[in-house]
Amino acid sequence: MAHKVKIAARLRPRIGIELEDDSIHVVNGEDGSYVGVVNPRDPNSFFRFPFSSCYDQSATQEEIFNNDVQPLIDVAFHGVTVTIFAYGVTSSGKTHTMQGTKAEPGVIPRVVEAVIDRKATLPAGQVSLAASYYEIYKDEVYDLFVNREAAPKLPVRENDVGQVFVANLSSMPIDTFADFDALFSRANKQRSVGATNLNRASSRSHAILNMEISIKEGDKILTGKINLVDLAGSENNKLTGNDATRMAESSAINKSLSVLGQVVHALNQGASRIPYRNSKLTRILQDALGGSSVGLLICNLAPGAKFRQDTLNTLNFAVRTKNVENKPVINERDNAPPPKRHFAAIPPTAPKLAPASLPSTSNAMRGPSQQLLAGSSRVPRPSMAVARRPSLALAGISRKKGSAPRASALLALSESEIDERIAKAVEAEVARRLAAQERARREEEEERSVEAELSRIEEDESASGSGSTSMEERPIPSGLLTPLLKKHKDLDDELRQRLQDLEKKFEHTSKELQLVDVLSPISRKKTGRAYVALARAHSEKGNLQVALEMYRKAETYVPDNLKLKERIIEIEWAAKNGKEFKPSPKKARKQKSKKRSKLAKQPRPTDSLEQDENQDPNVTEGTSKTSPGKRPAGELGDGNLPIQTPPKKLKIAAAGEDVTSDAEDLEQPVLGKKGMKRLIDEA
Ligand SMILES: Nc1ncnc2c1ncn2[C@@H]1O[C@H](COP(=O)(O)OP(=O)(O)OP(=O)(O)O)[C@@H](O)[C@H]1O
Repeated sequence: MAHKVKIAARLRPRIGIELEDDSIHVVNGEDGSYVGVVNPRDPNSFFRFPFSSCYDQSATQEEIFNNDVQPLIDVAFHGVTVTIFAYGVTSSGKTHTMQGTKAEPGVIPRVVEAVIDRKATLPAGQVSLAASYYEIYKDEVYDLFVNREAAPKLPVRENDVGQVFVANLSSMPIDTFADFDALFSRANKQRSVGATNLNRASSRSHAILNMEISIKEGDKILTGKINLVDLAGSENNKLTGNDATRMAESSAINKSLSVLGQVVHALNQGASRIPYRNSKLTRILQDALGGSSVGLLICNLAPGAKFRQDTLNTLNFAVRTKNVENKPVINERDNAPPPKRHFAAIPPTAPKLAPASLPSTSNAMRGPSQQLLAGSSRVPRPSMAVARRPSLALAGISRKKGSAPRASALLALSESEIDERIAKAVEAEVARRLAAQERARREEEEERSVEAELSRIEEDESASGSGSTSMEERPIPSGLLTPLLKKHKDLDDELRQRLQDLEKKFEHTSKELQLVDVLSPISRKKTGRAYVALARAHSEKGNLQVALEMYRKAETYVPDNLKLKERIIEIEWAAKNGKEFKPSPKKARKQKSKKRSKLAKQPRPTDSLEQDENQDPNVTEGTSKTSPGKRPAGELGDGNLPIQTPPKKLKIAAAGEDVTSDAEDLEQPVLGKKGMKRLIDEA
């Protein structure tokens, strides 16, 4: 039976000089619990996000553990994998929730202690515990139990039964809490942590502690696992004030979290291909999202208007994750030693095991977690040594049909012919690898230039200020919300409706999703920009529904653009409430760096719009870096996404003229012929 990922939301208290304000609040009432977020466009209304567990600023570590975590320990003792992960923007309290402090221990130490206590209640020798701890830093996996200087990058592999694991990871037997505490404290000193404006000890990596519980039951061994994941925070480089090193980390963090969002999105749509492989984080968490484990997502939220947009993003992610269904299985293997094999015996092929249905839950399931796991499947597994052995295919020893010379053919060749063939094959392989390396290098370069471009644009936007920022800083008078809470009880239904509408829209975009997977980062951004341009033209004409659709399509291509998400929420709200939507005025681009102003002063062949439009779109990346200074102020760009090549018709649209055929002109310079045709079809 399917098991949905459970969501808990936790709002941290104000820290340091943070202002008192109610922009984000938690309500635990008779009608249920929810997180309220004041609407950036209308301070008199707010969005309501209902979850079964919502913790306000006064919630204790103990409360969270007792309500949401403790029941999962039972589940793990029945041989099921449990994954608990803390998600949220940087400085929202993920590490506090997962690790805590000596005075207020968090989920990790409490889980370990509870597991050790539980083991003590069972017959000696029946249960053994082992822990491993690793981090994913800039998309590489490192063992945190190994001295950092000596720690190699660890590969992520998949075993014969499709389970993903980190190869060569150390696994430490745990007998007492003191054992664990010493190991864990030492390991945490190795974790990549750095200071940002928002958090003096910001985690720059995703950290995963895995507790493995092996339970002997007659001639079977059950293996329960508890994965405790402290994700690095999604980051807004405007707020974190990151330097070059931090930016590189931040880009890796944001990328992996973005893939996490894409995975959840694809799962919600029932997509045939889920992009787990696009980052190590999602590959490792594959089992927790749409896999065979039981999941709990703790959404950490930071208070105040400053974090409102991040909070909306976190909560939207949580709402989508709420619908992700897992199919928990019991990991079981035979305890009996495998029969001794004669050295000459042909090794048996490891069987591919599909989850088998439980013969009867009452028989297979014992203990208080019976209800929780009703319908779980039991996976009989061969002995661990076999199950963990990477398949030949995964070890890269697989042979494509017809690619290897047959033995009989080889026998007919002379030694020198064989040597020649081998030399040719080696040459071809070396050439293939060099080409692959070159491709990867070019892609990396492309990505870097796009990242640089985006952060430059973000800087420009923050320098010119935005309407919503000033609104964000306005504190909500205390007591204002109480009557509003009553007035807007129906917002829950509204929200659900909104999300349903959203999901419907997403169904339409599944084609885009597939396309997104194959497009290069630059093409994705260009397509996103094209949709934003269309959306803006429609919103200026008052066609809010069409504009909304275009903005949503843009979001498929640039899922990380915060301004775009904000714009979608604003238009949805305006459309729903029959209000007029006024897009924020387009901003003049400011000269930021000396380098750019110097470049802007350099003579150019022409400053005319025609010139820009006629440029080859594939060359505009480079050109665009120098062109903002020459761009007519207030005419181009949306404030959400950068428009690199000024589309002529968009300029006309801004002047209030007919824009019905904008799509064609807009795409011509940005997308090329094929892309243009596809976009016209879609539009
Ligand atoms: N519930 C809480 N009670 C008291 N202090 C808290 C709470 N949650 C967080 N804090 C404090 O807020 C600050 C930021 O928290 P924390 O480091 O846990 O954030 P984070 O989400 O892990 O950030 P990052 O992603 O940058 O690592 C810390 O000083 C922490 O002690």
